[in-house]
Amino acid sequence: MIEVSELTKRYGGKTAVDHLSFTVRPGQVTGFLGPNGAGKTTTLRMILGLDAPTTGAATVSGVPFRHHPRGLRHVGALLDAGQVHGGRSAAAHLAALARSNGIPRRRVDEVLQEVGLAEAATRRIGGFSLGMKQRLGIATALLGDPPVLMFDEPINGMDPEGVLWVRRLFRRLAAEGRTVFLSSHLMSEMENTADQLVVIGRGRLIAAESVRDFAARGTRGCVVVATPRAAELAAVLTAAGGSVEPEGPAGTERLVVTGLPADRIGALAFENRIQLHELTTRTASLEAAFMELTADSAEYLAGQPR
Ligand SMILES: Nc1ncnc2c1ncn2[C@@H]1O[C@H](COP(=O)(O)OP(=O)(O)OP(=O)(O)O)[C@@H](O)[C@H]1O
Repeated sequence: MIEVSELTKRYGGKTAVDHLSFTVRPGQVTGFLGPNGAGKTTTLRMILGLDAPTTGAATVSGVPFRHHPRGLRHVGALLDAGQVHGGRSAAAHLAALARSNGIPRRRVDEVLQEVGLAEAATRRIGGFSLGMKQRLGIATALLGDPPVLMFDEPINGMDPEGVLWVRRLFRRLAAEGRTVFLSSHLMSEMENTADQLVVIGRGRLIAAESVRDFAARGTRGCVVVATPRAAELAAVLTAAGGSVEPEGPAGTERLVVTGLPADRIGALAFENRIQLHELTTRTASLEAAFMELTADSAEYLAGQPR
């Protein structure tokens, strides 16, 4: 469990994180979302005790991170995959960390295997691609077998196969009962990965809720219906209180209906003996909800500083 309470960070006159409070629970993947410059990295650094908050506090499993002895066994984190000593091999890098954190050496081989770097174990990290560095960063986070894991933009630089792999890994880690907290500025990355979301903009909390509840706040969903008797159905649905818009060029038979659920539309069509070729509910897109809710909080919009 990660608990953040009234966390604030100011850099001179700039407030990077502004009275932020949220809880990240175990057994779930929680996405930490916000546009560029929203304050995600600053928040993660304060949770990890790498930056001191101006005011407020963060705890991991009830204790400030810096009070955890042998940190890697309590929290595994990937902040900046590029920040590793390029001259060392992956195995040597992990072995040094294992030693200083009192972690058995066998974990090095286990985590290299886990992240798909076993073949590259003795190669210099300096020659790794960004995707390989991300995998090494994930291996580092997993080294101490910790109950709490935090990853800053873990999908950056990964190829599609890597993205699928990492999604499955996060889901498995959560299913094992761990707390998994991932940051991203792309909603599309979270849609298929996270159960819960913490959304921030300009350092402030915008939402902390399930992915489903978050999506429901955005543009309303609608129902798409196709029929050879579009004009008649449109009249029936309008009379029942729905709003109907034809979709596509004139003369096509698809209608986009808002204000009536699919089962009611199906029943009305049946009662009026109107044949349907399609009846599909389109849920509000998560991306649309994210754009709507963070539109005012993006630090830079279309190149103009705000
Ligand atoms: N050391 C620092 N000194 C001054 N300002 C800083 C410092 N670190 C961060 N900031 C500012 O604080 C704000 C939040 O930055 P942060 O990196 O936490 O955002 P982010 O949400 O992680 O963004 P991104 O998605 O671009 O990584 C930004 O305006 C940034 O310029």
